[in-house]
Amino acid sequence: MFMEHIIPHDYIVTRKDRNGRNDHSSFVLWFTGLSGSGKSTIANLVEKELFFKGIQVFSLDGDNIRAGINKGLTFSEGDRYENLRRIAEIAKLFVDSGVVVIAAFVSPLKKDREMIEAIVGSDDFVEVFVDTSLEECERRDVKGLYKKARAGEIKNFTGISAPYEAPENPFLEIKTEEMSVEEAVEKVLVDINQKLALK
Ligand SMILES: Nc1ncnc2c1ncn2[C@@H]1O[C@H](COP(=O)(O)OS(=O)(=O)O)[C@@H](OP(=O)(O)O)[C@H]1O
Ligand SMILES: Nc1ncnc2c1ncn2[C@@H]1O[C@H](COP(=O)(O)OP(=O)(O)O)[C@@H](O)[C@H]1O
Repeated sequence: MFMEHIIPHDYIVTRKDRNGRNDHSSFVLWFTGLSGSGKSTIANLVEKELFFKGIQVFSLDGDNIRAGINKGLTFSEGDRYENLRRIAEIAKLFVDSGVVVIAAFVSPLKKDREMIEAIVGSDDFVEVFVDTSLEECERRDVKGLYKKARAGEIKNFTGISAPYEAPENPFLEIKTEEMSVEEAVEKVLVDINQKLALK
């Protein structure tokens, strides 16, 4: 209803022009997995490698999203949906601007990841499942959050008191209990190489 008087126009400078100038294509590399699974660790190193290869790349994560545009959103199912919907819209803008986006979010529900894919577009949504068991994430307890969740101090904590639905058919699955950080980063870089080629 609110959109009825918003008429889209054709851009003169297109995404194809931008990708051509950068000499690589753009897409969203979306990391999903439990808290402590290794999303940020792998994502940050992948970003570093791509950046120093001359790729236009930018990371979206909890630090620059939940502390900023999504300040105030909780971890209820509805707020997680809204968190991820906004992130997907932002990611799409970056992709249209020619930038490879690296997104690292728990994104626990299949339906929410399908919503992200629908916003970003299937061709541009490259899903990486950081597959680490709950036992291992809890053993790592990088931020001490599992301890608090077990003690009932954090509500709706993914894996403890809120669900995590594993992707059934991700582009890439990284089992961090079976490979080192360096091996995981290398695997991502090798597997996305063909996605970087100009279409
Ligand atoms: N209830 C609850 N459940 C899960 N995670 C929680 C929760 N409360 C705080 N945190 C911290 O917030 C980070 C997850 O935020 P996300 O934006 O990625 O979550 S979501 O995609 O909207 O589900 C997550 O960060 P990572 O550890 O980097 O995954 C946690 O540190
Ligand atoms: N193979 C691996 N890949 C990624 N992280 C690993 C691996 N092995 C151990 N870790 C450790 O697991 C922790 C993951 O934390 P983090 O990257 O913050 O997870 P997340 O962003 O998913 O919450 C880090 O302390 C990291 O060093």
